[in-house]
Amino acid sequence: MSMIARRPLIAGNWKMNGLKAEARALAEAMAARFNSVGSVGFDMLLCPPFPVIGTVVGAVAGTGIAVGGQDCHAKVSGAHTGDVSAAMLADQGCQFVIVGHSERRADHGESDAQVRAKAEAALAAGLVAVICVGETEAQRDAGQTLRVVETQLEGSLPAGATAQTVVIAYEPVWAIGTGRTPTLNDVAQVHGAIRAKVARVLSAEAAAEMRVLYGGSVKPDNARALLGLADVDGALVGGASLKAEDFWAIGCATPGPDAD
Ligand SMILES: O=C[C@H](O)COP(=O)(O)O
Repeated sequence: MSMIARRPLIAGNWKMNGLKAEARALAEAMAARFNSVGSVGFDMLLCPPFPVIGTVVGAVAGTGIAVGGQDCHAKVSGAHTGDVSAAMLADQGCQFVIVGHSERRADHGESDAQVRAKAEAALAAGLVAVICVGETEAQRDAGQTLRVVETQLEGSLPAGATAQTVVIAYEPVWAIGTGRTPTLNDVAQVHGAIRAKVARVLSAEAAAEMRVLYGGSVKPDNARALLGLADVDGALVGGASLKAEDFWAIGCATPGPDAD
């Protein structure tokens, strides 16, 4: 057994999917699975679209399943039409928020500095920030993966972040929703580099304890191999998190408490 036990986190990013009835049904299906077993060896997080957060919080109440937002604004309140603050998410019962997802970086031009400001807002509101990093296919082909990911981390991690307040998600952009994944060696190399970078930017202690998730085409049939890697502490799941059976199977693929 490893010296530092990082409890796996299986996070579902529903993206822009889920009307109220679907959201309730999916959340209730996950809650029923949690209630049907005595305990599980992983933490589960559901990140639904803003309008159904209340529905999902209600459906999973008392199960231990956590709920998170998919983004937040850097400010607490004010004239920011269409935006949602971290404090509002916390007020709705969220414990987490994803920041810097590549779809936000691409669709909304979010910079590392903005991602850091959002992460700082999350921490100030008492939320855990799930900070996403990852290279595009062109960057990967150019051999820039580690440099890109390290630069994003350096620019996005809030000063004073700890393993209790921040989770990192490594999501190669080209693996998202494509059915393609990096080799296990590549995932292991990037996760190792992320942990080393966190040690340099924050501290060795934070790096040893911080959860680093892998995201990008995680499915029940590849989850066991990915989640079995030493520096992979869970998954950020998109498409497969919309199917209760698949998402549960991914959770059940996490290594047991005695695994290395
Ligand atoms: O946040 C989740 C990721 O973007 C992964 O999405 P995916 O599992 O559909 O590839």
